[in-house]
Amino acid sequence: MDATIKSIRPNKPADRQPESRPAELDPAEFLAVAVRADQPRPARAEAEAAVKTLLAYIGENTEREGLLDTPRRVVEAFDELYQGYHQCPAEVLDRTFGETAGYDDFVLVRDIEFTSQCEHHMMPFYGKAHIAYTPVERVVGLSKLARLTDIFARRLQTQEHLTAQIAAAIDEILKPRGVAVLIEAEHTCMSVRGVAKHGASTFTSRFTGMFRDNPAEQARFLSLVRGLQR
Ligand SMILES: Nc1nc2c(ncn2[C@@H]2O[C@H](COP(=O)(O)OP(=O)(O)OP(=O)(O)O)[C@@H](O)[C@H]2O)c(=O)[nH]1
Ligand SMILES: [Zn+2]
Repeated sequence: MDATIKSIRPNKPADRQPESRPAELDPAEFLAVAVRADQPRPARAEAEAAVKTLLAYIGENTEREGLLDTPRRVVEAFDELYQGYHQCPAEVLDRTFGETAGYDDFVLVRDIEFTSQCEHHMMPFYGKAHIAYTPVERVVGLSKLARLTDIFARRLQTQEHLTAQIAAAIDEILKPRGVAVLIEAEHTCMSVRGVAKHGASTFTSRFTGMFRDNPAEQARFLSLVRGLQR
């Protein structure tokens, strides 16, 4: 091999770290409600007082008329944005249908819009999830894949974790021949603060079963997601 080319390679194969595998997910995380049972939940009034503290921290007059109801509104907004902690992924995928006339290809639901909150900054990241699975005998209602996405999205997340949890839940509960999840998102912690790069997209994917083992199936999934859109 040409010495110049060799020298600009970042790592010779032998120097690379072993291929990193995602840490095993705890089934308690992707199958159940996620409210911490071992941690007392502060009262609503305490949460509102904390919002008032933040308002004072940014330099606001917390007693001015426009802000009087803000702590209540913020806590209500939190209830909405983080409702996924109280929802159970296993229940959503519980109901399946057996009359599929021998359907044996994958089912793909594309362009599932979601908004989640990044666990580092508690700022929104939003985008689309594309989910495919290959059923064994029984199929799940299509809307349930979107509901599952929302349950995990309405918790504090990283995009990687969100992707892995959706795939793991479908895998564990439906036991399909394979699952493919691709998520594309924009992170406001990266667009409106910090490095301030508007329009940068992040893509994450997770493949299990036949999608992981068969590159042709993976490619077909990706071409359906990419090829037919936009
Ligand atoms: N891998 C990953 N990183 C994320 C996600 N959401 C936000 N981040 C990143 O988390 C990192 C946190 O980095 P820190 O250096 O601890 O925090 P920071 O000083 O606020 O970083 P900057 O955003 O670079 O200003 C940032 O690089 C974010 O872009 C995500 O879903 N996945
Ligand atoms: Zn962030």
